[in-house]
Amino acid sequence: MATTDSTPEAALPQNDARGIRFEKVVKRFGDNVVLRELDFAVAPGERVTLIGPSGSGKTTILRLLMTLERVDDGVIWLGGDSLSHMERGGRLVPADEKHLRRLRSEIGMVFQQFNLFPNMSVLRNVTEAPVHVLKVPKSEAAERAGELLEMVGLADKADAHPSQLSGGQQQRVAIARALAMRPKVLLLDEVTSALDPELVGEVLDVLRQVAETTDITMLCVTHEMRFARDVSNRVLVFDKGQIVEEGSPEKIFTDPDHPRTQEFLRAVIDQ
Ligand SMILES: Nc1ncnc2c1ncn2[C@@H]1O[C@H](COP(=O)(O)OP(=O)(O)OP(=O)(O)O)[C@@H](O)[C@H]1O
Repeated sequence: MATTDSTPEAALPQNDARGIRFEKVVKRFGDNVVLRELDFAVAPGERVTLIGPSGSGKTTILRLLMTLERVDDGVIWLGGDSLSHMERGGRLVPADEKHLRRLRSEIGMVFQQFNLFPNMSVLRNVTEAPVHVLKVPKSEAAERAGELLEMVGLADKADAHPSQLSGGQQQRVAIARALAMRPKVLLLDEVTSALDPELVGEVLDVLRQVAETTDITMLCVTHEMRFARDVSNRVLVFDKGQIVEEGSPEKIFTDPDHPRTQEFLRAVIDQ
């Protein structure tokens, strides 16, 4: 499951990137068992798309990584750190809030609904967390935000407010905002679903650029097959809280083995 030396990822600096590993993860909501002893791993710098029918547990995986939900059983690893336990005095003890906050700070997330601060300028949306959470000096945060806005093609909108931007532009600001925290892992939850079809391409272009120019590990839940094809190097197909098939985007889209994958892809193409 790890990338091999022949993959493009091997050429990227790996020391800063973080892998992800789910080990026999169980998540229930009441009687509803959403994840059933789920095992999977994402190598540092890998870009993986999760696809599968509605309710198969994809968003729950991202929420568990953000520690917005806790596992009922099993362990989630971010690099060598567990989201459930930490070491103290040579013993494993339950993770405390400080441990989780540190791990959470390594993960950026972009949501379907942008979630920008409506009363702040685009520039402040991008600098707010670095200044107040990471305590980066304002001038340094503004300089970095300028570079990121340039990268997402919105340098000229720094003083605009979110309501003055298109959905695609708002989502590009949300990506710049997530990157401003220098995450080692970027989680993307249906980031193009709220966009008019003509605006999807500009967001995908930015994400492709992030994938090509950084070693950030990316985990993406999407119904947008172009993301899977253009940005990710591996696709995991979920059904009822388990992985039914995995492979390269090319393999999954042209020659899927599992009947549930074939069914899901037919349904998406018919939409
Ligand atoms: N906070 C919650 N409380 C109760 N049930 C929940 C909660 N969050 C998710 N679920 C249930 O868990 C299951 C998996 O949901 P999840 O959102 O992870 O699926 P998904 O694959 O991301 O679906 P979609 O593609 O529709 O977003 C669903 O049955 C959902 O109703």
